Amino acid sequence: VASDPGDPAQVSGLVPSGGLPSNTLPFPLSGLTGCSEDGPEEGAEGRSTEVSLEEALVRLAEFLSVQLGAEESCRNPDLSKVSVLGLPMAVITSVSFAPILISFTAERCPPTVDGSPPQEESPSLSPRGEAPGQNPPQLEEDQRAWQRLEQLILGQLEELKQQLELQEEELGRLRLGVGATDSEKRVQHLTLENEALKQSLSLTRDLLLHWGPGPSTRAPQEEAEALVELQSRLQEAQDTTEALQVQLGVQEVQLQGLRGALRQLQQETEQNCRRELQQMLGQLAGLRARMASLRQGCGDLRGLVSTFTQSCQCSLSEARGQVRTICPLSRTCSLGSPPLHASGRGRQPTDLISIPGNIRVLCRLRPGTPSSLVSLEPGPSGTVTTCYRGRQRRFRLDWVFSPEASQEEVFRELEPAVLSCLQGYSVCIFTYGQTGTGKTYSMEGPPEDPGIAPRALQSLFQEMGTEGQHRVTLSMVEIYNEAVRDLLAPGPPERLAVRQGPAGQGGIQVAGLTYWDVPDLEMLHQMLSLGRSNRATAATTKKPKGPREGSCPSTSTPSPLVPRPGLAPLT
Ligand SMILES: Nc1ncnc2c1ncn2[C@@H]1O[C@H](COP(=O)(O)OP(=O)(O)OP(=O)(O)O)[C@@H](O)[C@H]1O
Repeated sequence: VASDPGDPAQVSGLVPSGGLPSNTLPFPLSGLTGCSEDGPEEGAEGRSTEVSLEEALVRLAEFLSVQLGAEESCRNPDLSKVSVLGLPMAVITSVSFAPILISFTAERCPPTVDGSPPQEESPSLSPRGEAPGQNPPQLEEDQRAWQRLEQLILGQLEELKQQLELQEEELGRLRLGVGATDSEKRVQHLTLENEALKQSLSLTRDLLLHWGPGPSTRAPQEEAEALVELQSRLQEAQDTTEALQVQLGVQEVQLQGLRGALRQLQQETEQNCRRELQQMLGQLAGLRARMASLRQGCGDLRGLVSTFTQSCQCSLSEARGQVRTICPLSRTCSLGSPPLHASGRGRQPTDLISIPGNIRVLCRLRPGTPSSLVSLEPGPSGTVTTCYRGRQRRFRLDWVFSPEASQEEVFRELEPAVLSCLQGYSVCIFTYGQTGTGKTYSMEGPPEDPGIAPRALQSLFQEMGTEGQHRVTLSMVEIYNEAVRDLLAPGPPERLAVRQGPAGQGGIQVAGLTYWDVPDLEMLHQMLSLGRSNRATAATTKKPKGPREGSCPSTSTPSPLVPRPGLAPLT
């Protein structure tokens, strides 16, 4: 079969610039290429197909490309750049294609002068394709070529062994364990490499079988020896290949084991993660329930605090009411105040002074007042209801006495305030009401049933005792027709001016008012009687009387206790 050097698409990557010799291949290529019908055939059916060497190589490249899935590389068979499944093809080319190329390039003849290939003198790569007229030197050259081919194949088998050893080392490293994902990728990579090596090995073996020496034209003795040697080498190569295949099988088993270990590791890791996740979810649910319980407890606690606060306020109000019932004058004193005496002594003046707006209003009806006009609810925080011209008005006061209340009962409620002056407080007690309602009766009273003022003086002197730690001064004024008159003045009563005192010295001052030192209670009563006699309403025709012998005005200037206009009794 003649070669087809005119088809550059078929041989451009393989044929040297000078073209290839027209070699023939006497063995059938159908088993190798699977496409023997594509090439030109001659002879009867069933004979071995003779194909040009170039075309055989091209078909071989096509076959390999088809087998390895690289169609484009087959059409342009630059074998050094063929790739299989994205992997480098260096291993395959070094095993299967390199011997063919080297064999051709080594044995091709130089081109003739006219560029045509020297067909009759070109060496043949196939001893079996030798024509009957071939000369011995050409056979020797063929033998040498085959020997080099075998050496190359054996060398590449050694390389294959080295590759397998490298893979074993890689597997060893994988067994030591790296990350599951990296190991798995590496296993896949090695699996693909093993597949490629298998294919390369199979191709090499096929090449060795098909390209092996055919019927020798040498001497039978030499031919037999060469054949034996070649068969021995071939057997050795097959043994090596089988050993490598066994190793590959072992490695595959190991790979399977590693994959199983990886899967088991992944499953265990996944199960552990799921178990931990379940535990965390359980803990989270517990925490949520705990938080809900705490929130509910917090709400309950707030309700309890609110209820307790309201209960405390109710209890406090009730206690204050009870304190008012027991101690009317200290209705707003603190619960921690000392107990009060029945007579009022022992009460703390601060309890009264600390009362905000410490003005207390007490009421006693004159006996005989018609109930149709005024009705009472006596007691602390009692009420007085008036009815005038069909209109009722209700007043709540600090204390309401019934008309039958005695002078003693009234003074008992006022005594703490009176005694508070011994602590340095200013106290003023006055009565207010219509004419004939009992103001004078309540404040002074008859001698057999004295009112507030005599009882207050008596209580004060009794409280002071005889230790001389206190000083009592007396002044007495009358406000009549909007004029302030000094009832105890040594001379005729003069109209006095009422002024606002300096800051820090009390409230209102009565300039020129006479103050008398009163050593005892008896003198005090005599002075009061004198002042009473000087009142305009009572002694308009009388001459003002001076103080009796033994008493003297202390000073015309205010004493340290003055100005305290509220101290002067106003009746
Ligand atoms: N609680 C009382 N118990 C008995 N008698 C009383 C009582 N209150 C007032 N009286 C009598 O009523 C009369 C008038 O009282 P009183 O003079 O004190 O009134 P007054 O308000 O001072 O009058 P005025 O403003 O005119 O001075 C007196 O005779 C007094 O004895």
